[in-house]
Amino acid sequence: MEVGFLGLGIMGKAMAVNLLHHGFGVTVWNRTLSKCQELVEQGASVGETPAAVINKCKYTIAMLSDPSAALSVVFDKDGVLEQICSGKGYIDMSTVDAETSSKISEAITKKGGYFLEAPVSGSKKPAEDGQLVILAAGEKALYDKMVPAFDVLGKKSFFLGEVGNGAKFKLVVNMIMGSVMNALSEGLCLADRSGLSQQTLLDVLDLGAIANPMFKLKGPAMIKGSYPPAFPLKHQQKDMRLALALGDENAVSMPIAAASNEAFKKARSLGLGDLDFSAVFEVKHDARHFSKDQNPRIASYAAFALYFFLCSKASKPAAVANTRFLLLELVLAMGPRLHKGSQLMSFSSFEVSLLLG
Ligand SMILES: NC(=O)C1=CN([C@@H]2O[C@H](COP(=O)(O)OP(=O)(O)OC[C@H]3O[C@@H](n4cnc5c(N)ncnc54)[C@H](OP(=O)(O)O)[C@@H]3O)[C@@H](O)[C@H]2O)C=CC1
Ligand SMILES: O=CCCC(=O)O
Repeated sequence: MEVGFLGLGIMGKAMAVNLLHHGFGVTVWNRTLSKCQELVEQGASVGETPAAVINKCKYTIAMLSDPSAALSVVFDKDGVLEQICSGKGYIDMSTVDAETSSKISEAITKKGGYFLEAPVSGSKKPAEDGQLVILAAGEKALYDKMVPAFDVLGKKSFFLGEVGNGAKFKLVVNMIMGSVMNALSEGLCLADRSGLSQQTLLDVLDLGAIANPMFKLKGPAMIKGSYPPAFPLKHQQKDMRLALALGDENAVSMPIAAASNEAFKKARSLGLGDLDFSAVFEVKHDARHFSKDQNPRIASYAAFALYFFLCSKASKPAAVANTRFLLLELVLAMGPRLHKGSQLMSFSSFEVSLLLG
C-alpha cells in the first residue's frame, strides 16, 4: 500500500517511519522540507507540496500541529484540495476541533474525495512502537481501507461514526489528561512544601487506585526539572482551549479544566511552550526553589557564583540589576525555608535568560 504523509513533527515522523518499516510505500511532505531527508534515508519519497503528494497517492495521512495548520495544508495554494478527486482518501490524524474537521470534510467530499478524521491518543513512544489508540470518524469505507495502516500505527482503533465525533473524543480525553497533569503537579508541590519526599509520593501513587503510566513516566523527570518534549505544552494548551470551547457550546461547566488551561497559558507565557506539557509543574511549584530531593547547597553555590561572575563581567547595568534582584529573591526564598535546613532557590531558565538578555 502506498500512502502519502503530510507533517513530520514529533508524531508524524515516528508514524511515517513505522509505516516504512512495515512495508508501506510512503511519500512525505513537511512544511520545513529539510525534515524529509531523514525519512528519505529510510526509503521514503518526497512530494514537493501537499498537492503533489495527493496527486501521487491514493491515500494521504496528515499529522499537523493545530486547526490553522490543518486548514492551511488543505485550502492554501498547492494544498490538498487542488488534487483531491474521486477515489482518493484524506485522513487527518491531527488534534483539531470538530468545526475544523467538518470544514475539511465538506471541501474534500465536494470534490469527490473521501475523508476520515483519526486523531490519536498516545505520545512519541507509543507512536514509535505502533501503540497508539486511534479515534476515527467519517467515511466508513475509507476507515475499512485504512485498517492495515491503523494496525501498524496503533494497538486499537475505534470507528466513532460521523465526522466530528473523533475530534470531540480526543479533546475530552486530552482535557482530562491536562487536568490530571495539573493535579499531579500540585500534589508534588504540596508534598515537597510539607517536607515530604516527592519520590515517595510517586511510589505511593504507583501502588494505589490512581496509578497510571503518565505518573510513572513523567513524574520522576518532573522532580528533576527535566521536560524533554514528547507532547509539547503548546499543543496541550491548544487542546484545553478547544475542549473548553466544546464545553461552552454544550453549556458544560468545567472549572477544573479552565483552571488547568490557565496554568498551561501561564507556562506558555514563561516560554515553556516547546517543552513537554509536564513543564506546567514549573508554574505550580515556583521554579525558584529546589526540592529536598535535590542538592540545595549546589544551588546556592551556583547562584552566588553566577552573581559574582556577572558583577565582574557584565557591562550591562540591566544584567547587574537583575542579578541583584535575583539575589534578593534568593535571600527571601531562603528565609522561611532555612529553618527546615533543606530548600533553597534555584534559577529557572527564564530567569537566566533575563539575566543574560
Ligand atoms: N506529541 C504528542 O504526544 C501528540 C500530539 N498529538 C497531536 O498531533 C499533532 C502533531 O503533534 P506533534 O507531532 O507533537 O507536533 P510538532 O509540533 O512536533 O509538529 C507539528 C507539525 O505541523 C507542521 N506545521 C505547523 N504549522 C504548519 C502550517 N501552518 N502549515 C503546514 N505545516 C505546519 C510542522 O511543520 P514544521 O516542521 O515545518 O514546523 C510539523 O510537521 C498535533 O495536533 C498534536 O496535538 C496527538 C497525540 C500525541
Ligand atoms: O495528544 C497527546 C496525547 C499524549 C498522550 O496520550 O500521552
